[in-house]
Amino acid sequence: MQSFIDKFRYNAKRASLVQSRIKALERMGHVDEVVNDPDYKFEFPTPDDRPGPPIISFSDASFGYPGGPILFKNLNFGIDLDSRIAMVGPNGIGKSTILKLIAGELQPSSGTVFRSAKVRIAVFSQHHVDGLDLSSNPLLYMMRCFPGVPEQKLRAHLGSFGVTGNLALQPMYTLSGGQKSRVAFAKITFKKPHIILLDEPSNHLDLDAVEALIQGLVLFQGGILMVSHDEHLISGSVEELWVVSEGKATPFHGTFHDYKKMLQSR
Ligand SMILES: Nc1ncnc2c1ncn2[C@@H]1O[C@H](COP(=O)(O)OP(=O)(O)OP(=O)(O)O)[C@@H](O)[C@H]1O
Repeated sequence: MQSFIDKFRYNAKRASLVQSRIKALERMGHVDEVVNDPDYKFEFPTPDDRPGPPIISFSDASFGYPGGPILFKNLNFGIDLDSRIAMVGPNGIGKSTILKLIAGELQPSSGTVFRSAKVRIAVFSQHHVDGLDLSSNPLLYMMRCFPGVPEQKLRAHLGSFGVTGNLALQPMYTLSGGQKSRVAFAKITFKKPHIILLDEPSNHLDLDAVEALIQGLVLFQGGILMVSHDEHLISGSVEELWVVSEGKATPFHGTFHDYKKMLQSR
């Protein structure tokens, strides 16, 4: 990464790529530990292009499920390739729903959610892990998802998430929850997304795997918006906290620890 920065530092065309790598190197200073075990590897691919702003913007977007109450009223915010945000808030308040509005799985009841035509968004959630074909194996699964892509390329990409050798050929039903999560990560990132939306990504990961996920996210050169209750993951991988409550998503000026203390003091 440093050699890329040195090589292209004075190249105007690559200025934004150089800047994002400088930022990633700065973030790396905050990573506790470098995990070398291939079992604990999360290498998110770097997108080849960086679409210009606006990337994603909500303008007076309101939403309620059909027949249900209004969950959000007049949401206004933007997300770009430098965003590193975690959304926190009580269960059932609508955090996952915001991710679905961003991804385009849901449409606002009123107002607009703009998404750049050039942006690639990947979504990780438990739903994607549960949706894996258990009778298949990781390599076959990837071959079915991306027909025509050379097997070697798919194997290499699975390898970026530690799914190597025999593991890539093992029936999916024999994989642990953490291993299945890594197959799901490989699937959603194959197209080199600019923005990754993560809904409780550390659910089935042990501590070392969470550490490796943090490292992967820190080095990722795109935007991140996650929903999580995992203090370690949040404090290691994002730079902004948004609190979702009372129909709004509001930036919180403090750490996750401060947020928890605030809740306790109420
Ligand atoms: N498909 C749906 N149809 C109707 N209501 C839904 C649907 N999905 C979610 N809800 C309701 O919308 C509200 C917000 O759900 P959402 O899953 O977005 O909350 P959340 O903050 O992500 O919660 P959690 O932290 O428990 O995952 C909840 O009351 C939920 O029951």
